[in-house]
Amino acid sequence: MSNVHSPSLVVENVTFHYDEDDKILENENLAVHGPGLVTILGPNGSGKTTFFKVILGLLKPQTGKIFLNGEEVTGNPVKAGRHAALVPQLTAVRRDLPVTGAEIIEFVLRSRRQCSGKSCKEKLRELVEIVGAENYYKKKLSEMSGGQLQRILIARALATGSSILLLDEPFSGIDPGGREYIVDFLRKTSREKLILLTTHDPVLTINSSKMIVIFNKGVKAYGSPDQIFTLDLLRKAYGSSVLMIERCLHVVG
Ligand SMILES: Nc1ncnc2c1ncn2[C@@H]1O[C@H](COP(=O)(O)OP(=O)(O)OP(=O)(O)O)[C@@H](O)[C@H]1O
Repeated sequence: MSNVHSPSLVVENVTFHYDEDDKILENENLAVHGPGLVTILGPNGSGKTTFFKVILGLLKPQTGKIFLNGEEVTGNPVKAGRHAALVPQLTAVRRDLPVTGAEIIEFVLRSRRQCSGKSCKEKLRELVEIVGAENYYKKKLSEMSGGQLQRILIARALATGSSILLLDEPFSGIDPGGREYIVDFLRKTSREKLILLTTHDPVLTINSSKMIVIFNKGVKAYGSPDQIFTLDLLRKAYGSSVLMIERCLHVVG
């Protein structure tokens, strides 16, 4: 059952494929207990988004089980949604819907019973302040920049009250100021929640992460940043064209 004090994710012997000849996950195991930040690194098309969808019950694995906060949620998005919320990649978001940031955040607050009556406006304002969206949260999504929309999507995920957040490439298309803001938000929020994020830019979160996962059609390695940030392990995910300079990852050629 949900336990806000001790969020946890357990992936047990999970196999998933869209096409039987191309396994995205093969007998994967991963366990993360307690709050903190987990950075998932992996090249394009390596299955990171698919992994998130399996964790969120949106895709049912062919074998294995997913537990969120101790409850089995395999292939069940309703159960998984009680524990975890997704901040999707900006490219996966429909921006043509005629809704405002305020409306989508308040809708989630009410439907998840995180507020009632007038307290919803206060709660909405609180979340908007947390993500620094005071100046534009009443605009339509279609009128927002990518960075503004990203913050609204983070507030929407927070509105669920979930103790586990999954952020899919939150830095993609965001300017340096916006990235710095998100890093700071992650650092603070990961004191209470378990946050998993995918990125191609590990340098932004490496110092704040309790775990780094090297991912390429499965979990290739995981551990603390010091254990993981070795050339050999990074080459397992990115191939031999990886260069590492002062803990920055470069893929050449
Ligand atoms: N609905 C689908 N049906 C069939 N194949 C899919 C589907 N979604 C993704 N794939 C394939 O699964 C593989 C992994 O895709 P996925 O989007 O999970 O990778 P990713 O690591 O998140 O990529 P990126 O870093 O580019 O976002 C890719 O080869 C992709 O083409």
